[in-house]
Amino acid sequence: MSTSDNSGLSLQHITVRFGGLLALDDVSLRVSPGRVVGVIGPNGAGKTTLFNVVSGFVVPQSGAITLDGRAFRPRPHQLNRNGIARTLQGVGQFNGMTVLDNVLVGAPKRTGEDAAFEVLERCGVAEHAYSYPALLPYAKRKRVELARALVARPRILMLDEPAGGLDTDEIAWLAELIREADMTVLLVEHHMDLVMSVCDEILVLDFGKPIALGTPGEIRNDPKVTDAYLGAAA
Ligand SMILES: Nc1ncnc2c1ncn2[C@@H]1O[C@H](COP(=O)(O)OP(=O)(O)OP(=O)(O)O)[C@@H](O)[C@H]1O
Repeated sequence: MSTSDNSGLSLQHITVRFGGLLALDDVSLRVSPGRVVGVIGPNGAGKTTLFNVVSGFVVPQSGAITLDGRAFRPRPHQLNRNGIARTLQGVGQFNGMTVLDNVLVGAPKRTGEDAAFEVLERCGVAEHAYSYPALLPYAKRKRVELARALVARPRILMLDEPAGGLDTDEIAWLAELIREADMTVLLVEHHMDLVMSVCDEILVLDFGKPIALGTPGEIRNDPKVTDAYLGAAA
């Protein structure tokens, strides 16, 4: 798809302060349709804050957000309606509900069980549909969390540290899912092999400041990034 138009999500000069702390300092990022965009950086760099801005949990002090060229004021309860779905760090399921019902919670109103099963199947957890999240191993619960986000067929999927706590095989599965999803993805992740293998473009934050934006190859070879982060993470 063309990237010269204004489709997709665009963050322009976003600044967020928590009291005296500058959590995001003039951050701009374009997430064009069909692209997988990663956000990396050391702990406390502002990655989750950036996600919270796009989700409407944090309102920036300055800057603008547009969705398909139109001004966008994110609100958490309207994300689905705007075609955006987000997974949480770790897993955030309702333990009193079955896996199937947990997935249906993330679905638009008229979504039937068939659609929920389809996405559970795709995530390899359909056999657990009538079980409860708390009874499943962590990796399976993370798959349920993904299914819950995917069932809404979002135009933009936001993944917050999806590889956290997963083993190599699970991460390889996740990489395959992201590559094959044919979806716009915004990914916050510390696992560099995953980031480098699935992202088209990567934004690097350090103390809230954007220090680099480029392809995985450009980021890997950027001395600023190595100094701030990759030297320690790789
Ligand atoms: N609600 C808040 N109130 C005050 N400070 C906050 C709040 N949320 C985040 N911060 C601070 O803002 C900075 C950025 O935090 P953020 O969680 O966005 O970083 P991060 O890059 O996601 O870190 P991590 O990799 O550890 O998840 C940190 O210094 C953090 O302590």
